Amino acid sequence: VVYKCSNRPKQPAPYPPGPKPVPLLGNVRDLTAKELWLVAEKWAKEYGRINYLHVFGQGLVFLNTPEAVFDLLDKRGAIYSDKPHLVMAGELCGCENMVAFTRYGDRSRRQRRLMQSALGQSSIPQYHPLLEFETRPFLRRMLADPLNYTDHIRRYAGGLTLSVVYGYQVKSNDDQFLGLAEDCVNILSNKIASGGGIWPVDIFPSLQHLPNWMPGAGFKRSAVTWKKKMEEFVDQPYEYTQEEMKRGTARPSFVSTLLESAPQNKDGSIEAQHDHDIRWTANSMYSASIDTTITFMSHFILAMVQHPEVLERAQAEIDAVVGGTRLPSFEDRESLPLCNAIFNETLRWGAPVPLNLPHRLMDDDIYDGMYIPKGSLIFGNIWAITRDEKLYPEAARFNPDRFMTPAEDETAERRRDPRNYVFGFGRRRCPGANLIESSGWLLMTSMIATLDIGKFIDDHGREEAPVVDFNNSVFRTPDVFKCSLRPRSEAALRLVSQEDDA
Ligand code: HEM
Repeated sequence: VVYKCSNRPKQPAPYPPGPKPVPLLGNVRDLTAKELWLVAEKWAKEYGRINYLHVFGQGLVFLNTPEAVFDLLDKRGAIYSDKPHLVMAGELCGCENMVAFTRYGDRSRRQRRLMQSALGQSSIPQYHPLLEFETRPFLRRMLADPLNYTDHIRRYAGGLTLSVVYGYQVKSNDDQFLGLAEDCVNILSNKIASGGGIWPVDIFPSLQHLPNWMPGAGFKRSAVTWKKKMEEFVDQPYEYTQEEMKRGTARPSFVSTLLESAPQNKDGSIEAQHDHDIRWTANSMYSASIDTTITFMSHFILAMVQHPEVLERAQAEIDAVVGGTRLPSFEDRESLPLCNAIFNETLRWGAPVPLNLPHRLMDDDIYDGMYIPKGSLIFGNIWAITRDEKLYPEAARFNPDRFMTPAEDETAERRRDPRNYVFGFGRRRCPGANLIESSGWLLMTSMIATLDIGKFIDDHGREEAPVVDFNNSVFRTPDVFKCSLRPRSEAALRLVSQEDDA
């Protein structure tokens, strides 16, 4: 399919194939807010490894194979790492300084350096004691109130980053900062960034000058409310740490460590660029950690509910290593191949961010004889890759055994490792991958070690299969489903109830 692009003198090669657009509107009717990844997977099957669509002339490119994402987003990262300038999300809603929205350049590089210092592989072991300390209370909350499992995961993940990033301790599930994060992440992923985050005002920027009261300017009124909320979300935890530092009661954290060494103005305030970088980077780590962890852990629980035989084998594996007298720890990891395979398979099967976050192409490019115009939004189609039957036979099935035998060689190992896809690509790859590798693994194995995870049982003793649906536009988070979480044994209950020394 070749489309004419009005202001370009000559198109050097055909566009990648894709569903046929209608004049002017383009493919607007092909896009859906609910599970767009399923539609994108169909395009991949029908049109091949790269697809091109446009919405009012804004190019959208879907990369559907490991080769395409590695070749472009990794190897040509110098031009594939930008983020779109979004009038609605960025300017009107005030998200332009969040890491996931930051344009590629000095600021994004500074932000990523800061995150690397907090979340790089070598920094993670310092959090191990905190992760281990938080596990038992997490299991206790799960047992006490299984139907609210997402609240407990939110509290764990949010509490962890609030502690690491701001030195703040969460005391209850209704903590003010957790509530703020929940509201804001929901606004971000289901309202602002729904459907790729492109609003009519992004295509026709002059719409931003409509007076707020005019019909059709509803988006501006929403943006005012959302921006205010986003600012509270960014400023309040940051100001908490600053206050604690003034009082001399701050716990060491990402923010306090950086503020201590940041250059100051004559009046003692923090130099503006540093203040801005620390404030926004801190918020980005906090906000990005919650829904991703909830999504990952929900898929794990769902997989266990649907596959009791896998849970049973994993429990036997842990019992043989740990002996039921303590919780698993990071030192056990090498000895738990099935648990490690379950971790890998949960990442693959769950595909928490199925269409990645869009990157923006900074220059015209030609790939495999196809023309990809500058300014296109590039979606790494993680979903299509993790459901590729050649790479993962019976891809829809949760089957950790696929990771129990070694791959043919290093290249095959790299191609099948879901970590190379589910955390995104190149210079924007998820900076939280190392943290989840530890926190997610420990939560998962501790649950396997101590809990029977199964179908919900009603008052008449009948089992209810979980109802699975997905209604978030960015994260593939299963809607809350019913399940049963019970202690495996008296010994397991004692293990979970045991108080740690503070
Ligand atoms: C299972 C858990 C997680 C998954 C599957 C996941 C996945 C992703 C993906 C797909 C991206 C987009 C990458 C790209 O644009 O190519 C991303 C970005 C990001 N993630 Fe994660 N993530 C997870 C957990 C976390 C955690 C725990 C944190 C923080 C502690 C975090 C912080 C971020 C940030 C700040 C970005 C934006 C990076 C940038 O644009 O430069 N993520 N993540």
